[in-house]
Amino acid sequence: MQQTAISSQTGFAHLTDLPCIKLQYGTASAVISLYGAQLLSYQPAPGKELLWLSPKAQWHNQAAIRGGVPVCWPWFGPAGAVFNPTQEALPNHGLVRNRLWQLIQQHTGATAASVTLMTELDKLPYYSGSVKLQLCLTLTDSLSIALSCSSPIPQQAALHSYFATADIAKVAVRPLPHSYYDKVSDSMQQNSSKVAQITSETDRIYPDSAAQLRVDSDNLQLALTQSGHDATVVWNPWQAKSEAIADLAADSYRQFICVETARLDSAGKALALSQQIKAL
Ligand SMILES: O=P(O)(O)OC[C@H]1O[C@@H](O)[C@H](O)[C@@H](O)[C@@H]1O
Repeated sequence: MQQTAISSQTGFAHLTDLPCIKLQYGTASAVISLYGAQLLSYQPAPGKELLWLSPKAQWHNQAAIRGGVPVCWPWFGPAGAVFNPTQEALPNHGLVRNRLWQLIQQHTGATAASVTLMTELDKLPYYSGSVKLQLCLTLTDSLSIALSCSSPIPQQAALHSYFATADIAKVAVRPLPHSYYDKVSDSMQQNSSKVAQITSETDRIYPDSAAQLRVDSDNLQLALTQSGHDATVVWNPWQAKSEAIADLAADSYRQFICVETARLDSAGKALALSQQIKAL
């Protein structure tokens, strides 16, 4: 039987004053910020950090925290026409990365520690009713993040995980579909291999991706299990974009790979999206 615990924590890394919750299960730990319901750390063993957090990440002035597992909702990327009928200036990746979520449930048992965070939006730019979004984090011998919304409204979502790597050149994500939409060239592309390796700016949407993926590099062997998704996004900004993005350092691109579990179909239906991360 493992010891489990849940405690409040103020601040994480250089993000002073940030309200956070720490979960422990035996020697494994996870830290989630109430700001954005953003997982910031997952250590399956002490000192073995699987997630990357930018040394230049900020959370003041409405900034979205760069790193960990941002929650993108109710749209992914720039707001499409269905989400933005009046063509306002709307933020990338939706509306919940810079909101304070509420802790509504916590549980420690012999087999897991879990917390549920909730945020309620009174209206959306395309919907006038109120909508509740929940994120449940469960730490056991793996970590699961489950995002749900029972309102059958148009909604996209992504769990935008930044995984830490010692060397981006050694990262491999597999198995991925042969066909993908390449956002860099704005075109569909075919890869003869089912493995994605990162040698330049990479921004790819793989529709109909598998439930089970592996992410490997020299310091990282992960099994990802996804559900409720219709795509997996693989993103690395490479050098020029790393230099151009204010909360990345010039060499940050060498240190992370984003593998994102996404639901991009915006049809009006409830949402249940999850990503489980297990160190191998
Ligand atoms: O800077 P943001 O809003 O966190 O987005 C980062 C990246 O997120 C990825 O999911 C997108 O595919 C990229 O196009 C985007 O640049």
